[in-house]
Amino acid sequence: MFCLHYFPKLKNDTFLCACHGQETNHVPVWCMRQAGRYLPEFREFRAGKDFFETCRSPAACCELTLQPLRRFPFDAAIIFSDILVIPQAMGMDVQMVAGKGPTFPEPLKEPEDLLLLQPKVDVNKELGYVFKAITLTRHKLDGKVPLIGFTGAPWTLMAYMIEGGGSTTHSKAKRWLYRHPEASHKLLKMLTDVIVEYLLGQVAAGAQALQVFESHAGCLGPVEFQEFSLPYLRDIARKVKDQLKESGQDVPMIVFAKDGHYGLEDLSQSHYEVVGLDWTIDPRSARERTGGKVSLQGNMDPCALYAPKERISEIVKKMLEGFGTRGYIANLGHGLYPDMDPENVGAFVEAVHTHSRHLNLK
Ligand SMILES: Cc1c2[nH]c(c1CCC(=O)O)Cc1[nH]c(c(CCC(=O)O)c1C)Cc1[nH]c(c(CCC(=O)O)c1C)Cc1[nH]c(c(C)c1CCC(=O)O)C2
Repeated sequence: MFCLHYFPKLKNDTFLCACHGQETNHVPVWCMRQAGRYLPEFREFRAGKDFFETCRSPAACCELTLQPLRRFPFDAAIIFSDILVIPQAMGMDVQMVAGKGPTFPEPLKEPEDLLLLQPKVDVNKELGYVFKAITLTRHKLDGKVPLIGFTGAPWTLMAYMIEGGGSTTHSKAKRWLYRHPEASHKLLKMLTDVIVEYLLGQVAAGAQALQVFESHAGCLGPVEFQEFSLPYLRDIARKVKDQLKESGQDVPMIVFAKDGHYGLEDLSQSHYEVVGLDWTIDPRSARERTGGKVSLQGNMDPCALYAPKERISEIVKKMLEGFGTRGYIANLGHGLYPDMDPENVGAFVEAVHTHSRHLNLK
């Protein structure tokens, strides 16, 4: 797949340099869920509109992606969309219910239900609206910062498709792993195939980096992670990279396995340039365990944003000292919550830029 678009020249490449472990003047920073309900302008724009309708409008996705960039000097943008557009593309109904979150009226119950899924998904037809949103946003960004595309990882999507929504135990989905391992692998493989095509489509449309969200890694133990998550995460990176290499493209990939610290060593050897971390890992030990093989991204506790600004600044300084300023992308350990104060988000971004510049001068 060749990139047929002529996009504006990139002016701030600190995020891409950090992905590749290259030196930068300051540590780049962005926040998961930076386009979200903590911003009054987001709430106003989204008011009265269906969530997935919004996802299907390239102009709306573009506007929501750009909103946080108008307020804060983030070093990357992430396209506004959702991981659950993939189950939709495979034929499942998914709704966003206010106060409840994503809901599947008819989740998968037994292995026979796999027959109800589209066996072969034409990503251009089913997810072309995401590609259009990416192309439009890349143009509208005007080279200010790079644009990140993303996907849910196979296990995380499988869990949603079986649970039918959020869950604390994920026991319905884990029941499949223990009771129907073959059907589980079949579903994970189907998802992997769609995800690879979907990510390649995002790059062709203009995405300059890709993040894979394994948000439900934490409910797996090391053994189940080895069997049902890691091989598919590896497959995705290898297949996407092999294809991109053929067309001479180099797009860094980030893997974020939330609460998956037991898999850190393996994740650092899974063909991803960057490993994302939640806040339950100490920066120094994350560096040691990944042995300098990858760049790291994360990992301030999102709740630290409830602290006064001076305290946020101290926490950021410690975090930067722990990770070091090279091969590091500052972020939170998970997404921003709707009740967070945009001013404190601004304080977080400023603290990363200021402290990292000072540390680089030492
Ligand atoms: C698990 C997951 C989902 N979606 C996503 C994940 C993986 C990351 C993670 O672990 O949080 C990924 C996602 N969802 C959204 C983005 C956009 C980009 C960004 O990070 O700014 C991204 C990267 C927008 C969104 N996706 C959603 C919102 C909020 C709802 C709204 O705008 O009305 C946003 C901004 C909805 C959503 N979508 C999902 C959930 C659990 C929710 C929250 C539901 C709720 O709290 O009511 C599924």
